[in-house]
Amino acid sequence: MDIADLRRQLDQVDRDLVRLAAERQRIVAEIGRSKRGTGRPLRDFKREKEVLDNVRGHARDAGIDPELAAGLMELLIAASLTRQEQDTVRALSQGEGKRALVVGGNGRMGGWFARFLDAQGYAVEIADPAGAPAGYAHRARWDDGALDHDLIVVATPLRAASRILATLADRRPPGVVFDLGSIKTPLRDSLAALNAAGVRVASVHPMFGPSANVLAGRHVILVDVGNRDAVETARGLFASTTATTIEMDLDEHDRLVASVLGLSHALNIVFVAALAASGVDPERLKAVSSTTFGAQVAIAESVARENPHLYFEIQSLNAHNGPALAALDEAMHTLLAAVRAGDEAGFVELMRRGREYLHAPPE
Ligand SMILES: O=C(O)C(=O)C[C@]1(C(=O)O)C=C[C@@H](O)C=C1
Repeated sequence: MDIADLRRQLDQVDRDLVRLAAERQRIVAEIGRSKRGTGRPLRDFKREKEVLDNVRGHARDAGIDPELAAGLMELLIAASLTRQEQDTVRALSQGEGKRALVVGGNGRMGGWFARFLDAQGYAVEIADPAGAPAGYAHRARWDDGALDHDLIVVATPLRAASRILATLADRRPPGVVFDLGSIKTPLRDSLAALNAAGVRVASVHPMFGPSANVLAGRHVILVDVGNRDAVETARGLFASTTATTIEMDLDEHDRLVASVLGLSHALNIVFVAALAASGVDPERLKAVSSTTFGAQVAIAESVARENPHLYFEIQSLNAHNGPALAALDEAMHTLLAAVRAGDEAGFVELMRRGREYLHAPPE
C-alpha cells in the first residue's frame, strides 16, 4: 500500500474519531439534562477518575500508551463540562425577566460578564463610550439615563470603578451593585459609601480571564462589604456553573492576590525581560526547549499578551504587593549570592525551603 492509500485510511479513522466524540457529547448533554432534573452537581470527580482509569486499561489492552488515551479523555471530559455548564446556565434562565447594566461591557472582562448574564436570560445593557457588541442595548455614558436595573456590574479599570461606585452611592440605585476589580483596597471607601447609602452592594473577583469558556476548576471570590443579600445574589449567578465561590474579607482578598496575581505576574514579566535582554533569538531558544522552559515560556507569553495598564494596576495599587515583590527581590539576591560564591549548601537550602513550603516530595 502506498502512502496515499494509508493516508486515506487515516482520514477515515479521524472521521470516525470525530463522529465518536460527537456521539459522546450527545450522551453527555443527556446526562447534563438528567443532573439538572435531579439537582445533582454537574462535576463528578469520582466518575472522572473511573473514566480515566477505564481508558488507561483499554489502552493497555490495545497496546498503546495509557497516557495518550488519558490525555484524549481529559480533553473530552473538559468538553463535556463546557457543554453541560453552558446548557445548564441557559436552561435555568435565572435572569429571565431581569435587567442588568454592565458598565465597561465593551472591555474584555466586561464583555465576558455581559455574555454570561445574557446566557442566563438577563436583558443586558452595556454602558461603554467605546460602543457595544451587536445585540446589546447600549449607552455611551453610564450615568446618562435611569439606573433601575436589577443588577449593575462595574467592569472598568480600577480608578474609574472607584469613581463610578462613589457616584452610584449618591444615585442610590435599587438593584444589586458589584465591581469586578482585581484589587479591592482602592475601592474600599466607595464600596463602604454605597453600603452606608443603603445600596445592596458586594464585591466580586472572578479568578479567570475573559477567554474562560468553562468554569470547572475556576474560582470566584466574593467579598462581603456589609450586605448579605448582595453577596448571595452574586453567588447565585454562579450557582448553575461548575465554578467554586469563596468568600473572604477585603483585606484577605488583597493579601492573597498579592501572591496569586502580583507575584506570578511579576515573575513572568521579569522572566521575559531577562530573556529579551539576553539578545538570543526566541525561535532559537524554542528549538532547544526543555520541559520547564516550554511550560514557563507558554505562561510568560500569555502574561506578555495581557493589558499592561491592568497589570500595572495589579502591581501598583495593592498595598500588599510591596512586601511580595521585596520577598521576590530578596530570594533573587539569595540565589545570586549563592551562585556567585559557589555556596552549594546555601543554594540547596533555598530549594529545600521551597520544597517544604509546597509539601513537594523530592524527585
Ligand atoms: O458521567 C457523568 O456524570 C458525566 O457528566 C460525564 C463526564 C464525562 O465526560 O465522562 C463529564 C463530567 C463529569 O465530571 C464526569 C464524567
